[in-house]
Amino acid sequence: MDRNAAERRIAQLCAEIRRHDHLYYVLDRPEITDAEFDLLYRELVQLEQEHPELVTPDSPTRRVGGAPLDKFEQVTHRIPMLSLENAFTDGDIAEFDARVKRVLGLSATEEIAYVCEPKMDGLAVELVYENGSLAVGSTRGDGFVGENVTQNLKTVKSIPLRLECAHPPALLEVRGEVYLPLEAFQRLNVQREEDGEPPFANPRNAAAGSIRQLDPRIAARRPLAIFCYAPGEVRGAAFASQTEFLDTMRQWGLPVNPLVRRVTGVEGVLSFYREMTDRRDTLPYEIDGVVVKVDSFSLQRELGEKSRSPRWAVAVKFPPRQAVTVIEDIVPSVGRTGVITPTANLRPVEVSGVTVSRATLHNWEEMERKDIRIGDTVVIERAGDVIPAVVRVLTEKRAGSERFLPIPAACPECGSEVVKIPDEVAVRCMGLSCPAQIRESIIHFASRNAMDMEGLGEKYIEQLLRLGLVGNVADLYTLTRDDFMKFDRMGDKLAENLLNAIEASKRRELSRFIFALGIRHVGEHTARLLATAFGSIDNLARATEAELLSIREIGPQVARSITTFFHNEGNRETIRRMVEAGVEPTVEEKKVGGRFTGKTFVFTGALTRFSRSEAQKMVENEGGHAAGSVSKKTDYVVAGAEAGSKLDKARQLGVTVLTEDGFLQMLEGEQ
Ligand SMILES: NC(=O)c1ccc[n+]([C@@H]2O[C@H](COP(=O)([O-])OP(=O)(O)OC[C@H]3O[C@@H](n4cnc5c(N)ncnc54)[C@H](O)[C@@H]3O)[C@@H](O)[C@H]2O)c1
Ligand SMILES: [Zn+2]
Repeated sequence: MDRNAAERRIAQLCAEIRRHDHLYYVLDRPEITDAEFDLLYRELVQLEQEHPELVTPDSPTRRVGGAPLDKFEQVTHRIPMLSLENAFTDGDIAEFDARVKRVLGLSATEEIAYVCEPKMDGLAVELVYENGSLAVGSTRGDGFVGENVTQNLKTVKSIPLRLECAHPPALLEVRGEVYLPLEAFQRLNVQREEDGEPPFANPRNAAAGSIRQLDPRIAARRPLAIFCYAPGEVRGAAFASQTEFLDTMRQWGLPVNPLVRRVTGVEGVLSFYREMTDRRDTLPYEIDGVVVKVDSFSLQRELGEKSRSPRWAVAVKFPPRQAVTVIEDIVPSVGRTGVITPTANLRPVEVSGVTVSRATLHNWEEMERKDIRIGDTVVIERAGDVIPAVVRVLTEKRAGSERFLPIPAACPECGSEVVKIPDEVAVRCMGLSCPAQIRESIIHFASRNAMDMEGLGEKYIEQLLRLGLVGNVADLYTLTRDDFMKFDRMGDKLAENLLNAIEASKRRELSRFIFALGIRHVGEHTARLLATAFGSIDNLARATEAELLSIREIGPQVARSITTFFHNEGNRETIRRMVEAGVEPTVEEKKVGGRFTGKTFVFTGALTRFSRSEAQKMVENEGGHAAGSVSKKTDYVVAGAEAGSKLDKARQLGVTVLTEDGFLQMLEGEQ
């Protein structure tokens, strides 16, 4: 490319990249995927390398992130928070290693010790501890100045307000990544769709959008988590290496990713990278690569920094989980609050090992923005086990027969009027007796996180509706054995089990019952707050908006939704009938804001400090839950001696593993 052409292309790329940086960092609303962004960025880096005289000081390749939002107070970082240089191939990793050795004057045969860490896809923040107490928490911002988000960071349960350390350093600045676990991300988007709000593009945007809210109640409602990975300025303590630093952070009660590993040389890095590539899909959070850091801090200092990134670290990115396929059809489906969501049926395609045949199109606004039509060839992307999304349409593949699916004039299930509510992106069926809404609300009521009627899933609920045996959730409690025996292929034993499951649900915790009712804007977390605050369904039903608003995390929209729900005569009647049928939610006597609220523990191996039932009590007293088996939902595994498969499973899933002492420390810790 000649100089003039290069100059024009560089200017074009700079403008385009700046626009995407703004959408991504400042508005948390990217329009293209990271992979597409990285392509633009790499092209710019390449051109600037070929034409160094054309590099401007304000080029995006010389800068970090985006300007802080001025709705927040600003925080100047004592030491700038830089970005990382990216690597994409094995060759890039070898090149990085060779460069490190060259700068340090080492021979090619000498090996460097590196620390490899999963690259969390979240938001970089800095926590400042003064004499052991959390004083300030901020975002990275443009690297020099970030936003003061202390109030929001304090709602992240795993961030200790005090370090667990007898003699804390005068100053500890620690950097880490705030992230939203995948399951919470998925639930949040489902909720947002039901509430008529635009979904988040990925867990990173969800985490960033939650932390950068003026109202800390919003962050508090989202189960954000953090892994710490780097020091800022430290006074009164010293670390010789990244390994020592991370070990100390763990001891002081700061979460550190248990998958972090110290390795030797390029070979060690490559094998960690391959392992993470394989495990990526089983982790409960999204990672977009691996960060490789020179372990020794003195070597780090020797290597130094460039304007945008340190010379002693590199981010090795994973290939995007994308594939190209065809949208065979787009079907509108009705959710339990009446929201109609367009879903794409895809020609099945494999995306890094998983066959995908459906993608969510979220809502009509999104569909129009991306101009998605039936028959289109599209790029889809999958994150973790979240429902894949359509990234973009390959318009050059259009034949002319593709067609747009308009907003249905009537509900596809009940024919009622469909309304687009102003200020909402959602389209809703307004039918009061819409069978789809009834079906979805019963499925929700019986589901595992709600009343947990084991075995009573979608299939059976559809049959119950088809046979006219239920019309709403209260009817579930009037079902008899004969009713179930009307099903195709139903045996005595199965009918018995289903009846038992329904019976058992009569004694669920109040919070589950409240969540099961499907009140708009009331998710599991809010349901727990309400259960603790009101203690019975009667009290909750009588609560005024003012009383509801006096609960710290409840805002006007949620309060109004609750009073509206209980003012509805039909809803009151349904609850009355359930109570008459013997539904008697139990009241949790969990400590309000207990240390382990919302956390799930699994105890395994031979315990010596306490019995299993004592452990369970301790967890429950602090608002946590003790489970029997390890899953993605497990937050901590407490392992005694000779712990076996559960411990292996925990390691595999990246669940934090504690010793008995570690657990007791956490229990007694001052956080
Ligand atoms: N889609 C878009 O429009 C768009 C726009 C701008 C940027 N981006 C994406 O953002 C990336 C650039 O963002 P960036 O400047 O945050 O750089 P980066 O994400 O490539 O790397 C730096 C960041 O990695 C994070 N990180 C996660 N785990 C870490 C660990 N263990 N140790 C150290 N750091 C860790 C930190 O937040 C750090 O700031 C690009 O790769 C691009 O994909 C996308
Ligand atoms: Zn309908």
